[in-house]
Amino acid sequence: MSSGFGQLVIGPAGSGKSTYCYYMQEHGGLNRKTVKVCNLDPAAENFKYTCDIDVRDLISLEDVMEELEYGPNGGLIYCMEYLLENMDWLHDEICEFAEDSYIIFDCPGQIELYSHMTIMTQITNKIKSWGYNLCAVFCCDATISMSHSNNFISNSLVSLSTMMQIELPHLNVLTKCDLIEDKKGMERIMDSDPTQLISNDKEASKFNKKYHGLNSVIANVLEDFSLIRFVSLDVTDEESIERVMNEVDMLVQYKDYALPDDAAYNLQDEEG
Ligand SMILES: Nc1nc2c(ncn2[C@@H]2O[C@H](COP(=O)(O)OP(=O)(O)OP(=O)(O)O)[C@@H](O)[C@H]2O)c(=O)[nH]1
Ligand SMILES: [Mg+2]
Repeated sequence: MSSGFGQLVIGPAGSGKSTYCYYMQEHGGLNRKTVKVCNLDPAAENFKYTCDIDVRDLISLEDVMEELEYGPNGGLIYCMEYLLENMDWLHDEICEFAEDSYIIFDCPGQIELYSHMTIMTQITNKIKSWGYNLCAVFCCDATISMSHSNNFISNSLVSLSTMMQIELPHLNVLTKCDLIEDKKGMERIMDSDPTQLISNDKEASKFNKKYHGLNSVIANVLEDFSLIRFVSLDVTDEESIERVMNEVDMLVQYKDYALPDDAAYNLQDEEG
């Protein structure tokens, strides 16, 4: 039996999940932290990171589509259900790692897996039961999210439904920030509250009164409950990668961030 820490990297198709895993693995290596990466995407074709566990060794989308004549989306659901039924395979693979290992799980981009289906929740619950402190890292493409306030709100909603479905400590990461030219503008959007964002967006208010009103009400809900926060990631900036890694480490209580355990508190109490 092994135990440790893990990030579940999720988000819409093409949002930069696999690229994120590569930079996190590389950055961990620079800090002498061994970061293992587990590919959980049965449809993956190629990635830059060193893949320590690959779900395609268990089942691949290509085989399912060929042998069972499924389409790409139904095939993916079949693969994830198959993984869920064969979690012993994943457990055996993970048990090869040392105690306290740090694993990043690169997940598929089909958003329905997180927003309303329970397969991923069941998979993560199983991994947690093996003694892994997990968190979810939700990747949002900054070039899309930051292009329009409506996109920002809709990404926030997808992230929120994922957060409620997956039931893990959650971090929203704005990926591809190296492609954003107006960094100040981006920070302004990130710092504004959602209601302000919508009411300041002249384009959005011109768009359609009814939908603008709906967006404003949704923005109010997001704001009232302080539900959503984004952290930017620019992979060309080592400090930016470090910041994201630190945020995640805090969420999973990675060694340096671990809270003193109850025993230590009790001892303190006894000593007065
Ligand atoms: N400039 C830049 N490009 C990026 C970054 N992250 C991802 N990309 C590009 O965006 C595309 C998609 O990136 P991936 O990392 O494959 O995205 P993904 O979320 O894993 O995609 P799926 O697994 O297909 O859902 C690729 O062409 C990447 O090179 C980034 O931080 N900066
Ligand atoms: Mg990928």
